[in-house]
Amino acid sequence: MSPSQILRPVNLFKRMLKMQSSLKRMKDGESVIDPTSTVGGGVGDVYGEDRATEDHLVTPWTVSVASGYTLLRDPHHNKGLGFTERERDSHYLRGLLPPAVSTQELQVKKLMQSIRSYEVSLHKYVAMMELKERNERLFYKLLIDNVEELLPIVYTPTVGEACQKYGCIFKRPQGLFISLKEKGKILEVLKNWPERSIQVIVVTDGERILGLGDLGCQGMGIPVGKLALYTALGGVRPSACLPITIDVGTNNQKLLDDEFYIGLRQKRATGKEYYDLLEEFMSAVKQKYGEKVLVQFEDFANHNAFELLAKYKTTHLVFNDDIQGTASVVLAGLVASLKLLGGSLADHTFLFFGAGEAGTGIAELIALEISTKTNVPVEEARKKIWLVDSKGLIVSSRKESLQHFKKPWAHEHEPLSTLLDAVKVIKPSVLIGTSGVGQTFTQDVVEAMAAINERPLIMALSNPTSQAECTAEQAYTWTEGRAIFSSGSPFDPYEYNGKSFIPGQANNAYIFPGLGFGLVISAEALASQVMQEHYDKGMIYPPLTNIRKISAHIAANVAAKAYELGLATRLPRPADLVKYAESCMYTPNYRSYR
Ligand SMILES: O=C([O-])CC(=O)C(=O)O
Ligand SMILES: [Mg+2]
Repeated sequence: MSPSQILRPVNLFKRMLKMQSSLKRMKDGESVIDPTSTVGGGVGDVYGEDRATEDHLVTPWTVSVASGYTLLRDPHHNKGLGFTERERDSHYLRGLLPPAVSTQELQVKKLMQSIRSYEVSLHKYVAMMELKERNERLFYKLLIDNVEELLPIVYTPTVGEACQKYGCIFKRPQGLFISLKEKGKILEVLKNWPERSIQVIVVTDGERILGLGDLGCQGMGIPVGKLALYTALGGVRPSACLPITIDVGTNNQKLLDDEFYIGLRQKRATGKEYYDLLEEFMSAVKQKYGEKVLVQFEDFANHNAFELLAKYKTTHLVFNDDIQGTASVVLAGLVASLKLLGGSLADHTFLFFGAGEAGTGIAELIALEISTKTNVPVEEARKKIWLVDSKGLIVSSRKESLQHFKKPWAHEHEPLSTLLDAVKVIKPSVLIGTSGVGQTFTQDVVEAMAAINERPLIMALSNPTSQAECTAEQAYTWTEGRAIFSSGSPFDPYEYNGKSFIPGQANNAYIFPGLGFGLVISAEALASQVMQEHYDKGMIYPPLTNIRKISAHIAANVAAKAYELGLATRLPRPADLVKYAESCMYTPNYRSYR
């Protein structure tokens, strides 16, 4: 390559100015030929891309004010046929679009028709992601207006399948990939992201994606999906959201052997190497975005999740969705279900199948709530809560060999090796599945719950649907319609003996979009949104159709607590926090361009 073909920064800048003025002149109808060009390109090839051979460097120019073709290709601003006649004139769009002008509502109608025509959920997912990359506001409008129908597509269960096949469906990066290759350069990598004012980061290392296990770098679907809900359900601006996947390798041999795998082809780094990379990441994030940026940890494996939360909770604004968000949504469901069951939380006995992040997180929050409400020490409150893991009931004789987060649940009891035995002996009124293993609430187990309780409360929380501990149909039929059932992933309403039951979706999506901090407070806010008409259908969660209102309420409750504690920085305090929260929410309606 000749020296003249290497562009230095100063030359780059001069060329950029020249290009901008050329483009302006082109738009004004002049032909532009640049005789001093070093990489070639004339009227038809301004950037020299056509004339450059493959080993030439080309500069991917863009102009600062998007118009014309560039505007149509910019998902933040593109409106497709929604551009008005006036906008088409003033933004050089004439001829680039067919003559029809559509309202956003008509575009929504057309796209919903097209999405409904796909029979395979993954095809709907791909269509939704393509829309997100083509016309962001239309994507969010579709999602907000059709939340019950589209949540199972952009979120659980379909997002799980999308992660499993991410290598094949991956087209454009939708978030930042930070791998061991970027060690020592993470701050620079953050600078590559086009947006500057980031408010929320959702980060995974892909080791425990839903109940599907280690999906390595392909876990990226999860931060992307979660942040889409931050915007659609919580009203956070899309440009303030940053999905990140940290790639330290994978122990999933199938992926390592897959020629299309998109991540690092090595076993997972652990110990110091892992924690050093995470430390560099956490420091870089704070340095780049300030201390108010919220970092949501998502789908880390148990052995790292608890440690990362404990390590960073004093230095960063961090939240672990699987420990804290899930705990909050389940506590909300339990508080709401007391209306159907009677009594208080302290009157119930809880049995968990699965003692990881979700199981121990929920258990601890229930114990805290009982302790707060009844003034008993939390150690005492824990005694009403029992956990079963893969080795059986967690009891004191196993204490030495237990991971630290399980130890508080090792009560005095004889060992029991199966869930069925535990149900029969402990006689719980509430059975909660957080095992990540599908079909583990067998007919025996559910029937045993129905034999002990008039209205057994059964929560099959593992995601996606394939990993649910039992289905809605099984829960209702095996208990002769007496179960109060909810699940992490959605199930359709089920009709039993002429009565229609609507399973609640006990998913942290109710919590994290509206959250700042303060789990107990947000849980109470959610339970208070369940109305009599919902209870009549066996629901212990409000319908998702109201989710933006719910998020505003949760945000307002959490903000109220922040003001009470003197932690809020936006002063003076708005008089009506719910109204204020609603006024801050992103709405996807088109804006008019001058
Ligand atoms: O993503 C979801 O649906 C809920 C969740 O956090 C998990 O299962 O890890
Ligand atoms: Mg999760």
